[in-house]
Amino acid sequence: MSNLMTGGQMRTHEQAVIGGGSVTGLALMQRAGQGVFDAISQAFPELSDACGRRALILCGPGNNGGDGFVVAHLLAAAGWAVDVALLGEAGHLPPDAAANHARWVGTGAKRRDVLSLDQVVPLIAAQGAPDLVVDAVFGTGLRRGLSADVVEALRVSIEAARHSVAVDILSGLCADSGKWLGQAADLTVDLTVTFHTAKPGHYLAAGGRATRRLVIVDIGLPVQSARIEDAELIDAPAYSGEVARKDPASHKYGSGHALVLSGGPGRTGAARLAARAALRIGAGLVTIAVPPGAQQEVACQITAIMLTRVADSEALGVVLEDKRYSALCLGPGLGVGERTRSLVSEALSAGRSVVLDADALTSFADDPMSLFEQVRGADVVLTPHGGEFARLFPDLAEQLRAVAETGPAVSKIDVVRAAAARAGCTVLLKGADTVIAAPDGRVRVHAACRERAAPWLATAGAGDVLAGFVTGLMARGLEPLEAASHATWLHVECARAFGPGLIAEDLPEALPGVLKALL
Ligand SMILES: NC(=O)C1=CN([C@@H]2O[C@H](COP(=O)(O)OP(=O)(O)OC[C@H]3O[C@@H](n4cnc5c(N)ncnc54)[C@H](O)[C@@H]3O)[C@@H](O)[C@H]2O)[C@@H](O)CC1
Ligand SMILES: Nc1ncnc2c1ncn2[C@@H]1O[C@H](COP(=O)(O)OP(=O)(O)O)[C@@H](O)[C@H]1O
Ligand SMILES: [K+]
Repeated sequence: MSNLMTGGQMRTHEQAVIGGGSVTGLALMQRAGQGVFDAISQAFPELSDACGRRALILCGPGNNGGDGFVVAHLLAAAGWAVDVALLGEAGHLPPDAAANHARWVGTGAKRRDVLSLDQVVPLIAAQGAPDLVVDAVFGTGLRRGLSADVVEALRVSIEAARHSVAVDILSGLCADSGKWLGQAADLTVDLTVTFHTAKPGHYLAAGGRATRRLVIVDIGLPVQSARIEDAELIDAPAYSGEVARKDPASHKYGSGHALVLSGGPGRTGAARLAARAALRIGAGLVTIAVPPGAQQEVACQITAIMLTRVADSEALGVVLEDKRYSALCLGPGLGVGERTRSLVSEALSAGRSVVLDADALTSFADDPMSLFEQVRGADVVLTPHGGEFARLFPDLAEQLRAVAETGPAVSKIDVVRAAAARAGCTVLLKGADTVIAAPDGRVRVHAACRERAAPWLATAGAGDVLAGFVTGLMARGLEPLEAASHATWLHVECARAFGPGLIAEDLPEALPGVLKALL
């Protein structure tokens, strides 16, 4: 896993390193610009012959613009014809950006013009499409939405150019949240080149869709070991290798016994999906607890999975006298209301690992605090989708949904971390960007975007399978944050392995192949 540093964390780190005297801001800017130039050469080998090539570099009023002047210089030195446009007054640039502006402009007979940003649209109309446009207007310093003329210059340039590159992050996106500040510009570039670490905004919200490729350039800043305030990205290529391995001497009870509670007749499919997922991910045994009226329906559709009758919370208490049940899953298809609330309370009082999903969450919409009082400090994972999250944490959901006028905007990381602290247990908020937070503040991000895109996962029942994966891993003894992280990665991996046409039933069946590939 790697850290995702916010704009503020990057600034603090950079200032500390510069303050320590080992490097100057100017040197970091040179390395950043060189990194962008090298990434362009690598990503677009068809541009290697600079003869007759035209680039347009859009520079902003801060250090992101400074990086742009370095890139302009390197492209021109390589033989490109380069136009540079600047937003704002050159005289107001911060020192390092001003130095690179001066180097670009040159002196005496070699003096070069710098256009203003409002000359960009007429330039493209007159000259035709450039081969390359570089967006160095705003990076991590963006504080408010772009004005309409800046959006227009970006849009026309990006849409016209054969190749488009953003320096650090596409201008207009908040680096911490991935939201557009102000009006959404909904632009996409071919390549984004960022520095030191990726930022949350490259993965969350609109940020996950705003670039087709992301390259992270090492600019020589020392790597910090993960601290509790850092969000970690689940990005290792073979992340769940440890889950794929089992102790050769293990007994089935050594891998735990998962109990999945089912809804009534006609509503048992969700529990069966979760149960099969728990078994496939390696729980030693899995039992479905069914209300008596659904016994026949479930019995005729299961084989390796076992069945026990559970009419009510009292019956659940009796079943849980068997201490070998190590993890419970409640919610998929369970029904909303008092029966579910009492089953949840019984499950939580039994002191096992518990996954609460779907109806088990919605059943507490009227009084979320009564749920939080019961889960606080226990090995519990809540797995809401956006709607369920809004029922339990309406204020946080509202903060996440609100249009962000100023930056840095509230991010999915911020709200899920706050939710986990409030609930006192691990919270996994689903979506193409999934954020998982532990109550102690640790946060993991998984984004099904770019090379890990899995749009086929947005299918009925996929969430039930995810709940089953988390349950199975907790039955095997993984702590909540680890179980939720591995389940999320494997869930997407299964969807990617199966590909188009995926339905929820296919996910557990794709898992053996995915696990085998990890060994
Ligand atoms: N932090 C680091 O370690 C490094 C940063 N570098 C570059 O520096 C960038 C950050 O530089 P800055 O902090 O100067 O920030 P930016 O260059 O992103 O922008 C800041 C400037 O834009 C203004 N501004 C913000 N939002 C605006 C809006 N909507 N309309 C008009 N003006 C607006 C601000 O008042 C400020 O003048 C990074 O994205 C990266 O490109 C690199 O040079 C290398 C190292
Ligand atoms: N665009 C997407 N890309 C990747 N995964 C997605 C996308 N949309 C949804 N998902 C995932 O699909 C699952 C859907 O779960 P959920 O909303 O609970 O549906 P259901 O209740 O039908 O099972 C979640 O794991 C979620 O993270
Ligand atoms: K940019």
